[in-house]
Amino acid sequence: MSAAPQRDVLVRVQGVTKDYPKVETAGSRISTLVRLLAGGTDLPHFRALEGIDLEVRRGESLGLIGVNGAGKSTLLKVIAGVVKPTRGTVSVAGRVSALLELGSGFHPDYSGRENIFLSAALMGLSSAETRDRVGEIVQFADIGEHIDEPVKHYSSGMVVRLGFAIATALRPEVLITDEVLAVGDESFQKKCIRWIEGYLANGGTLLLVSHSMYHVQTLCSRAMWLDAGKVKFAGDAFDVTREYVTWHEERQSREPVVARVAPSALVPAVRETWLERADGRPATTFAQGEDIVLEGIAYGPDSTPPKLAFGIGRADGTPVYGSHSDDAGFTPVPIGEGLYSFRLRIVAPRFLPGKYHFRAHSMDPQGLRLFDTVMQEFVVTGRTRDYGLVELAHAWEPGRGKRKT
Ligand SMILES: Nc1ncnc2c1ncn2[C@@H]1O[C@H](COP(=O)(O)OP(=O)(O)OP(=O)(O)O)[C@@H](O)[C@H]1O
Repeated sequence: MSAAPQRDVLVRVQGVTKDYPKVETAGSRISTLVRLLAGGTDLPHFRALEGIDLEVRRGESLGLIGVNGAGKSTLLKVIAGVVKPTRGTVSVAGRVSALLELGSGFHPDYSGRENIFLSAALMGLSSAETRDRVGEIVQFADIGEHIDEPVKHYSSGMVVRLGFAIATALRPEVLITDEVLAVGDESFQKKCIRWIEGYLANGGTLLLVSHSMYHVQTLCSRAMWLDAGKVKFAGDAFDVTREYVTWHEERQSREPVVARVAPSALVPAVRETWLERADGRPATTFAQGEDIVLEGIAYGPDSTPPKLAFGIGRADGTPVYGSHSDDAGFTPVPIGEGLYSFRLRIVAPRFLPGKYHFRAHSMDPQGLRLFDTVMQEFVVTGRTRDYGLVELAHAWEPGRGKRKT
């Protein structure tokens, strides 16, 4: 395979390592200072990134995934040039717009409108060019008269709206975004996703950090999974996200079933679940291939529907399958007093006969932290000589007797 021409690479990261000084207490701060003054170089440090290599070509979209603290934001900051790597090199070609930490790049005392001019000037736009685009930015941000109020009075959602609106109007060749989609409300999220889809269709290049596997799968062609500052797996977005989700499932299955948080008005919870057949009759025993329905009632504080997840495992704890309500685009339906109903139908599952459990979880908005777990056991009946967890559709064929050359 011949290498693509050099000019196509817009982002190149080679052997990047980032150490942050480890300064935890006032005492360690003083001893670090003393060592620095004595010319010491072996200061205690925390390695946030180690030996990262990556290339992003024009028109590609790369999702960075990993647990909290894995180094995703640090890598974006290194690429955006706001953090200097300890070792290694970074080169970025083309006009870059970076949406990093919430509100970074905004002057809190200036109004939204004034910040538009500031950001545009920093990006090298003339005032005439900026004046031409202000209307478009204000319209995209859609925050009404708040646009003329100081940014320090904005909600986090408004800050993201303004940041995204500015980033889009700067017509970047490389767009770098850190978790923007998790902050705005649902209609703004949809607007951002539509914009990013159009941007990518027109040859834009994207680097996206997200905890939503759904967003990474829909928006990114490639993904990189960072774990403790190192690349754990990189490649096709579907392959990497699938590995990551499986790893989560396995990790959870090794952990004891999450202790049920005492029902609290502050956190999302699963109040009740029950199993049924497709026609609504209650059941706990199902024939192999028969639909299994989990119905339930969940609670969400602050009039916000909870995010839900489910997992099915064999009685010995081996995970079979799990997914998030978010991934299916499902939002539980309000039934009053902070309660929401949901119904999950597993269509014609081919579990092998045996005992299983069905777990329903309420999650944080990023879909990573579990707040609550409710478990239901069920039995699948049937006769088979197959072994494993599920029956897979398969066919025996005669074969050709030799390899294809
Ligand atoms: N300025 C800093 N000084 C010291 N340590 C830092 C600094 N910034 C980040 N870190 C540490 O580096 C590690 C990586 O942080 P980073 O923010 O890149 O992770 P992340 O994968 O983006 O996490 P999250 O999903 O929580 O945003 C963390 O352990 C964090 O505490």
